[in-house]
Amino acid sequence: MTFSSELWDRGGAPVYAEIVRHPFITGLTDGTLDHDAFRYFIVQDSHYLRSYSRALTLVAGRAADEDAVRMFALHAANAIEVERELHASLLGSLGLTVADVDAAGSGPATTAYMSYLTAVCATGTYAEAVAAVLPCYWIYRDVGRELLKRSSPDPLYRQWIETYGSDEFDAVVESVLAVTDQLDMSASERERCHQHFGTTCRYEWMFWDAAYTKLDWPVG
Ligand SMILES: Cc1ncc(C[n+]2csc(CCO)c2C)c(N)n1
Repeated sequence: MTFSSELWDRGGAPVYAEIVRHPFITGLTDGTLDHDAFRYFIVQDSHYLRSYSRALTLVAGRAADEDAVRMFALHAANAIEVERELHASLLGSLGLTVADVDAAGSGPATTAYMSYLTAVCATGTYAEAVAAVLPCYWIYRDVGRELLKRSSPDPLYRQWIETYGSDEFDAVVESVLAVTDQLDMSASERERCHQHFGTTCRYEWMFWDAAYTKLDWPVG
């Protein structure tokens, strides 16, 4: 069994099953998701991508070979491009500007997820960092593909779905899975990889749930 399948079976599959039946996700395709929840999601995702791209540069800097350095560095740059292009277009359609994103600040789930990723990528081993960033790619690819099958009556939601359900994005994810399956690590490191993978999978669920409930800081 490959390492990535082991990760998925233990920490990914149970969370993924909950994600695809979450009302934020089902609402994207049956048209019941209100634009306010999607607005919250895109604003928070703009904060997330700023932090995620930095986390990927930390992974790139410690990668085992040049191909992996190049791949993670490219993805770090692409994460910024995604923010600029997809988000600029979606934010515009939702009547928001970058100033609104800055003014909103990052919410509790976003802050927790970004902090965890940054900590693991800065202080964990290379394998631990790869395990921590992997759910972001993998879950979005699988959710994208699933939603593409279901489609959406809302053109805004379709634009988002088509980005992650695309063949280009599938190739990106496959290259990260190939790197994951070649990781060399000790038994204790392997266990920590499982923990990080399971934790960031749960943060992916929490990110959608926070948008659905419009989670805010309890005080301040
Ligand atoms: C909360 C959240 N999780 C995952 C992604 C998807 N994603 C963001 S950057 C990147 C890799 C480099 O392009 C991927 C797959 C997202 N947008 N927001």
